[in-house]
Amino acid sequence: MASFPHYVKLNNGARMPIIGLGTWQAKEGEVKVAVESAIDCGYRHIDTAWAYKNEKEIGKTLKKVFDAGKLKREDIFIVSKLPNGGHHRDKVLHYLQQSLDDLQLSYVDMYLVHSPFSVVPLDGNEQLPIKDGKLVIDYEADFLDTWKGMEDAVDAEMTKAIGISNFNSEQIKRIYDNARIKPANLQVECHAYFPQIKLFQICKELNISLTAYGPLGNPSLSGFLRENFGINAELPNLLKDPALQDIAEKHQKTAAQILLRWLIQRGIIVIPKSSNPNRIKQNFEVFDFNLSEEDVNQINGLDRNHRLFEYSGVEEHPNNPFNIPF
Ligand SMILES: NC(=O)C1=CN([C@@H]2O[C@H](COP(=O)(O)OP(=O)(O)OC[C@H]3O[C@@H](n4cnc5c(N)ncnc54)[C@H](OP(=O)(O)O)[C@@H]3O)[C@@H](O)[C@H]2O)C=CC1
Ligand SMILES: O=C1CO[C@H](CO)[C@@H](O)[C@@H]1O
Repeated sequence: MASFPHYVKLNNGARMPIIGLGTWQAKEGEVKVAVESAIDCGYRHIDTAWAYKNEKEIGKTLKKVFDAGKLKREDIFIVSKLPNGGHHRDKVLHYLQQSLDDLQLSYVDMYLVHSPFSVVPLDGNEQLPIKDGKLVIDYEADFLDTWKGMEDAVDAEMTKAIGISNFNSEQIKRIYDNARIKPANLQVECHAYFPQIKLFQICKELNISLTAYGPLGNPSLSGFLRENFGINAELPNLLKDPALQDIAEKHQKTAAQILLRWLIQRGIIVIPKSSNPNRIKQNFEVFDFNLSEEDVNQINGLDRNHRLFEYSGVEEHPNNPFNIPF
């Protein structure tokens, strides 16, 4: 089998490992184990965010790994994200510095604007603050101003590259057309039920790499939405899709591995989250087999144009990215 690239080349010349460890919902105490296990089995990319409240634990773990001489800083690609309350030029360096302090790093490899939803946090913390049943929107913010702050962060050598997350095609173009430093990466929901064909095509034309979040369709999402937002969404379980089970059986792989392989074969970066060392290892074992054209076509056929992630209150936001198809 021909060797398969383990990275995607970015518009700043850097190589972004095509598989990273997702860390949203990784609980305190579990994050350390997850990061250590991931590094031991070959992951060289960690996805985190100011909002995930786990950067301190990741920082401690990385320091241990570096101090033990297992890896050097330049061997690993770290992604963090600007919180939704940070949508002003002068706030970007402030939040990035907090992430860097917590991560015990002098730079990250990629810093993303977490979403176009500018908000005014109520206690300084929430990503989506709700007051009187409504999202507390920061109407003063303009994401072009935020982007200038992102460019400042590159100039200050606090990040090697900058990108965006949860932006739609029109918002991406608005950034792109006005940017001094073009976005290097877009992170959006992407999996077999929501394959982002058109958005990915636009990204390719603009030389923006794409990272898939929720690449496994996050089987724990229904529970999260119910507990945190009272949203009763009966979400389909992608990992249990019978067509995937059949392909998995044929290759002696799991449905998760098939989903990840299908994405990376398209040239899409994946960041599956797991806190379980066996599943972390399993999710990385996707370089030793190939999906045939027939398999790929079958998985392409699962497209339901179904976004699984819902963001409470954002329908009212002037920058709601989800009110157009892509
Ligand atoms: N930019 C953004 O707005 C967003 C970014 N993200 C990023 O993307 C990452 C991935 O997305 P996420 O929402 O976590 O969803 P994923 O699709 O990665 O699914 C994670 C869930 O799948 C389970 N799981 C992991 N591996 C397997 C496996 N091999 N077999 C069965 N179950 C498995 C995990 O449980 P367990 O831990 O028990 O293994 C967890 O419940 C996030 O962690 C975060 O870093 C996510 C959402 C939004
Ligand atoms: O990265 C993220 C993980 O999912 C969360 C809940 O839907 C989001 O708030 C956040 O954007």
